[in-house]
Amino acid sequence: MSLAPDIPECLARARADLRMGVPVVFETHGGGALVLAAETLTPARLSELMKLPGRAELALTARRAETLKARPYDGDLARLPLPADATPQWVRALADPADDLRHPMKGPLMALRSGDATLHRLALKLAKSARLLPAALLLPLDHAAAFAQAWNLTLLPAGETALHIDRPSPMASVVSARLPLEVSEAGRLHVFRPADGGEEHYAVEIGRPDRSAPVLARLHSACFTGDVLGSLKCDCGPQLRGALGHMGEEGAGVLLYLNQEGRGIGLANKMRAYSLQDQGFDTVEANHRLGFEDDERDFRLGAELLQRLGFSSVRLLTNNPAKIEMMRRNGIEVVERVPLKVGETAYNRAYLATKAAKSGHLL
Ligand SMILES: Nc1nc2c(ncn2[C@@H]2O[C@H](COP(=O)(O)OP(=O)(O)OP(=O)(O)O)[C@@H](O)[C@H]2O)c(=O)[nH]1
Ligand SMILES: [Zn+2]
Repeated sequence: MSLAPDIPECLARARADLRMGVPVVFETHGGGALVLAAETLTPARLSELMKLPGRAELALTARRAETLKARPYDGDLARLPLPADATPQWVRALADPADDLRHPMKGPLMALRSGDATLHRLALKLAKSARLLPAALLLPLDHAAAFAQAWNLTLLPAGETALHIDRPSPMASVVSARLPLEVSEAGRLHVFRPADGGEEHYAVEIGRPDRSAPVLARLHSACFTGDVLGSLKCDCGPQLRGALGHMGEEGAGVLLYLNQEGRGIGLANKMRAYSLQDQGFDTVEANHRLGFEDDERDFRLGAELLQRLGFSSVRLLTNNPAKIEMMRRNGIEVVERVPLKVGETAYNRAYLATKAAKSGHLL
């Protein structure tokens, strides 16, 4: 076994690098590209980039491009040539919709038609998985490995990276301990840690559920604002407590607390979405303006954790049909959907209505 990091470990490094503003390098057979996240671009690094030979391109998702009226010729993304006089503010304004309404015209933006978008696609996935705005600068490189070595940058072989980036990392069960709760003294918390250094996820077990029968289960996605602060903008806090309360009453259940804040876009991006909602956009439109899909979560993770805990069949507490579908597709039988309608407020009424209208939530 080698002491060197494998691909998922290099990916974890690359995410950390991009979050700090450090570039990373993709290597292909014929060359590669230097990659910088738009969100963390500094004036110093942009000016270094512009001294290098070649023309950098800004990759944006088709969602973001649509708002900016740039043509996404590559289908799911658009590539914009970096102007010779580009500033960090120019890059930032294209990546971040915060000022779209105040400064609406950024164009006309001429997207590139010819050329290959494979590395751009990979860079956008990487930025998303680093919980950054999905926008990245790429500069083609002829000798990627030598360039990475000269600048001490993380080098990712593009082909293998593409195979790994969509795969959930294997989870290790780290620890499990008794945790008496208000809803039940027979509580237990299990902590799971992904091999790639990503977010840990938790399972709260109530009582001693029978592994051979369907278990009352909830897949809860982290919501710092709702779960911890009691935000009125969503129904997460009441749903969390309602689900645990239900399990306490039945004396058995399992709640997975998945650290997929903001439907998988991270807290900073969720707060950007909230800001856009204050400008009049709904929860789905706000995600799109930021360049994300409606929901960026990966529920395969929930199925895996249930299996790891020994469960194969659930009575699922949810209003979201996508969760049921995902469970079924990943080997967990859903014998019943148990509705979880709690916590409607004057503030979240429109949010819940949008989820029903646009995301297929059951009322
Ligand atoms: N991006 C974004 N995320 C939000 C917003 N409001 C709440 N969230 C997040 O949405 C997720 C809600 O997750 P869940 O409780 O699993 O809700 P759900 O998918 O609606 O499904 P059920 O509650 O099971 O019906 C949490 O991660 C919240 O942080 C929002 O306006 N924008
Ligand atoms: Zn919430």
